[in-house]
Amino acid sequence: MDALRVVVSGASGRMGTAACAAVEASDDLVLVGRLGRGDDPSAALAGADVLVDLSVPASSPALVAAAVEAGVHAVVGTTGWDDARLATLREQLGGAPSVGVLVAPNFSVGALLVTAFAVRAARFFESVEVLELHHPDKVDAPSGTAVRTARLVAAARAEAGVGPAPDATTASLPGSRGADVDGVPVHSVRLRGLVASQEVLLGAQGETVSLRHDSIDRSSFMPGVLLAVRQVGSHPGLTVGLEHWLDL
Ligand SMILES: NC(=O)C1=CN([C@@H]2O[C@H](COP(=O)(O)OP(=O)(O)OC[C@H]3O[C@@H](n4cnc5c(N)ncnc54)[C@H](OP(=O)(O)O)[C@@H]3O)[C@@H](O)[C@H]2O)C=CC1
Ligand SMILES: O=C(O)C1=N[C@H](C(=O)O)C[C@H](O)C1
Repeated sequence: MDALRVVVSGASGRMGTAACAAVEASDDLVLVGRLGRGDDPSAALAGADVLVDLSVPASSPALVAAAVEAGVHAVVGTTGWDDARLATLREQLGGAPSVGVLVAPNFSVGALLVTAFAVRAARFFESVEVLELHHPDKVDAPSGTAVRTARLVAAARAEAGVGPAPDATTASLPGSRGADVDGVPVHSVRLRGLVASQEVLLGAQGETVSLRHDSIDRSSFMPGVLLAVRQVGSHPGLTVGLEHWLDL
């Protein structure tokens, strides 16, 4: 089988640098392009099978749209894909039925497992809050992973008929109770020295559970990136979340 030809956008960034190295170290993949800010993606996409987008929320939708237009599959790690952006992409993919796009807020198997554990636990606890902790160069808050975790947990609670979490707060400083994501408070910490961490706190009468994951190095994301690159062509349409392709 021919090697899959891969273009990376955000190639000089923290994740992009690691992804380019991971692709170059793989015998079945070949890196055919590195895109950065201001680059026209069309020439690179013309010779590619898969785009790996690890850029910034502002540029990601246009890059992915260009890939779909060119018939190139896309693996999107860039965060900030809200429902409106996903709906536009889904509509575009309707006109490109053979193209696959994965939007994956997190490529680390450990992070995906913590989200899955939290969803499983959600219905048993009256309280739940999400804490995400990242390096201070991150531009978006809350993290894409925390938003997705909170949404999935909220959906599991709703399905099980769990009501709103108890909270007697009537006086507070703005932001002190975190961002409200579908009723789940999400708190963001930005601290030099960190890479990416998430903790889901669940509470019921007389007990609490803390589910925590720490990425201490960006190598934690690379097996997921490579798996996604190899599989995305077999999954036409839009997939949100790498967990769908793992037997978690
Ligand atoms: N899914 C996952 O598992 C993970 C996702 N992420 C996400 O990946 C993204 C990148 O993170 P990170 O590497 O830390 O960020 P960086 O800021 O290190 O890298 C972003 C890169 O994107 C480049 N860029 C900006 N605009 C464009 C454009 N129009 N076309 C192509 N490249 C562009 C930047 O260039 P310049 O330097 O010139 O501005 C920079 O090199 C974020 O959204 C982050 O949340 C991060 C880790 C894991
Ligand atoms: O910017 C980061 O670093 C990360 N971004 C992703 C997110 O927003 O969830 C994934 C991971 O948390 C690292």
